[in-house]
Amino acid sequence: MIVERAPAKLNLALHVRRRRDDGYHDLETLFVFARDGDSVSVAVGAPSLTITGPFAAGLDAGADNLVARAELAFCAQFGVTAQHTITLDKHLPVASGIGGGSADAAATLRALATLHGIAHDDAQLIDIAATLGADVPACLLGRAAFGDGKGDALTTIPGLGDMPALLVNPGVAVSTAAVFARWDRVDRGALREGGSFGDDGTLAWALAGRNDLQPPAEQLAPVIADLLALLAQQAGVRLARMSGSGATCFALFDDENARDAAARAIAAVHPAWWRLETAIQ
Ligand SMILES: C[C@](O)(CO)[C@H](O)COP(=O)(O)OP(=O)(O)OC[C@H]1O[C@@H](n2ccc(N)nc2=O)[C@H](O)[C@@H]1O
Ligand SMILES: Nc1ncnc2c1ncn2[C@@H]1O[C@H](COP(=O)(O)OP(=O)(O)OP(=O)(O)O)[C@@H](O)[C@H]1O
Repeated sequence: MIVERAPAKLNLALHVRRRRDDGYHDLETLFVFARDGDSVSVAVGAPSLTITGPFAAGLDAGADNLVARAELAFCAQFGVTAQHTITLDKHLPVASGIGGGSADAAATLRALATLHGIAHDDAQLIDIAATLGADVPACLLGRAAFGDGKGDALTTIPGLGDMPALLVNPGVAVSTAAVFARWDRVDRGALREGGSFGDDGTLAWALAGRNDLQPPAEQLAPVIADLLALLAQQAGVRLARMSGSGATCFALFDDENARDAAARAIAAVHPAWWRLETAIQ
């Protein structure tokens, strides 16, 4: 059995530049990955998809699940006739801007590639990833990257070196398509400008950027603005921002004690909000 981690994805910054004729948007983003997330186990055997973990309820294990779609696409592409017994251990909230589904699809592709002797950087594997979702190639790569185009043209960048981070979701699911549809179509400028690949460059680059999906997401879920205000006022925060299309927001800290104190303070006011105390690689 092969076990692959499916870490949470964060967009440290996300600039939406234009709406394309195919309905997608050209964007520029800084992808980074947390230490924690879901995990996917795959073995050759009777075909099944079992979902366990705190967010298993409410997630369908049928053919629409991104894990099932990844398996189907992999077998078709590589002519694999074997069947697979798969378990998804779901720890990330669904439809929350941290790419849980995309991470699961990517982890499934990596596990199947290992099982069937295919390299993780095989060009066909990357092509399959792109057909499954704009975030899936970044999740397949699994390391800090600058993304442009639909978010699937990737250039690796230095990561944050296990920077302490707190992720908080206020319990509202927002649809990525609905958030993009509310974007005001104002191009507020490139993420490339001012970008630097030097020491501390990725964080400085992120600090100079924005998440253009934050205003439309806040229109759909006003609680996001409250969450961001709360995160930003915590001691020791270097950057507080929404990830992806929301509603999960993150705060980055220089030390774990400040992160843990912030987590306790937020839990005291909003015990029902989902929190993840983690580190960003
Ligand atoms: C918001 C981000 O998470 C940032 O990393 C991604 O751009 C979204 O990635 P994803 O969830 O893998 O997105 P997909 O499943 O490919 O697309 C979901 C929907 O989001 C919108 N979408 C997504 C990516 C993109 N560059 N432009 C878009 O307009 C489209 O309406 C699309 O139908
Ligand atoms: N394995 C899966 N995990 C989570 N969602 C899945 C999965 N398979 C299919 N989905 C569907 O995909 C949709 C997006 O889920 P996901 O958790 O990837 O969103 P997200 O975190 O907002 O992603 P992104 O940051 O890429 O926009 C959900 O509406 C969900 O029903």
